[in-house]
Order: sequence, then C-alpha cells, then structure tokens
Amino acid sequence: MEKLQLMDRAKAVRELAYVPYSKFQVGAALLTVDGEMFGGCNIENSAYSMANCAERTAFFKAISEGHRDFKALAVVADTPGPVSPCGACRQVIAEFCDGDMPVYLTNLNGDVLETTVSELLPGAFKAEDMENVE
Ligand SMILES: O=c1ccn([C@H]2C[C@H](O)[C@@H](CO)O2)c(=O)[nH]1
Ligand SMILES: [Zn+2]
Repeated sequence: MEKLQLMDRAKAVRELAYVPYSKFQVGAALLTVDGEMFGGCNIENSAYSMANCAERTAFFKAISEGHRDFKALAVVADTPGPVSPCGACRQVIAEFCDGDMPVYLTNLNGDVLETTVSELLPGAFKAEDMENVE
C-alpha cells in the first residue's frame, strides 16, 4: 500500500538526517504522480538558521529532477504524537500540491495523522493572489 511504503521510506531516510545541533531527526517521502518516490531528511548548519527541513529537502530534490506533480507526502519524527511540519514547509507544500492531496504525519510509535495540504495551511498565499499584478 502506497501510504505504508511512503511512511517506510520517510522512516529510512530519517536516519540520514544531519542534525548535530538539534539531534532531532526528521524524514519525509514524496510520491510523484508517475509513481516515483523522493526522500528527504533535515540538514542543519552551524549557522542555525540555514537548516533545511526534511519536507523541503524532499520537494527540492523532486523539483530539481523535473517533477512537478505530486500525489502524497509522508513525514516522520520521534515526536509524542504525529510530527507537525513547520510553517515554511507548509507554505512550500501548498505551492506545489493541490489542497486535497493526502499528507501522512507520523512518529516512531506508529501514530498517524492523515491530513491534507489545505488542512495544513488554510488560506495559503498562492500565485492566484497576485493576479492583479502586471
Ligand atoms: O516538520 C519538521 C520540523 C522540524 N524539522 C527540523 C528542522 C530542524 O533541523 C529540526 C529542529 O527544528 O527539525 C523538520 O525537518 N521538519
Ligand atoms: Zn519545515
């Protein structure tokens, strides 16, 4: 099942997180409409603000390999409940995915919150919001 495969892939790529500062490993897996999966982990830096989240790593990998159409996303971390993506990632997810695309938020205990892109960021600022600009 695609959902379980995505969550497994997110778990596996989480192990690759570069997190010497927070020690908080996060993994994400993004499924394209043509069935390809892109994994992403968080990657930190001694200049802390340069950290890139797992979710954005997965999106930027897929987009830079020519993929624009996505079917589902899974995210995992060692959190008490399902992991909650940060605001920056929610904005990036909203840029590239339809509002009804499923997002599986999970943790190492197996808790799963099955949500959607528009539930993650209601009222997202989108390209359409700039339609009056020349
Ligand atoms: O959904 C999330 C939340 C946090 N982080 C990362 C950013 C930073 O490396 C660490 C602590 O915030 O976790 C993610 O990758 N995804
Ligand atoms: Zn984030």
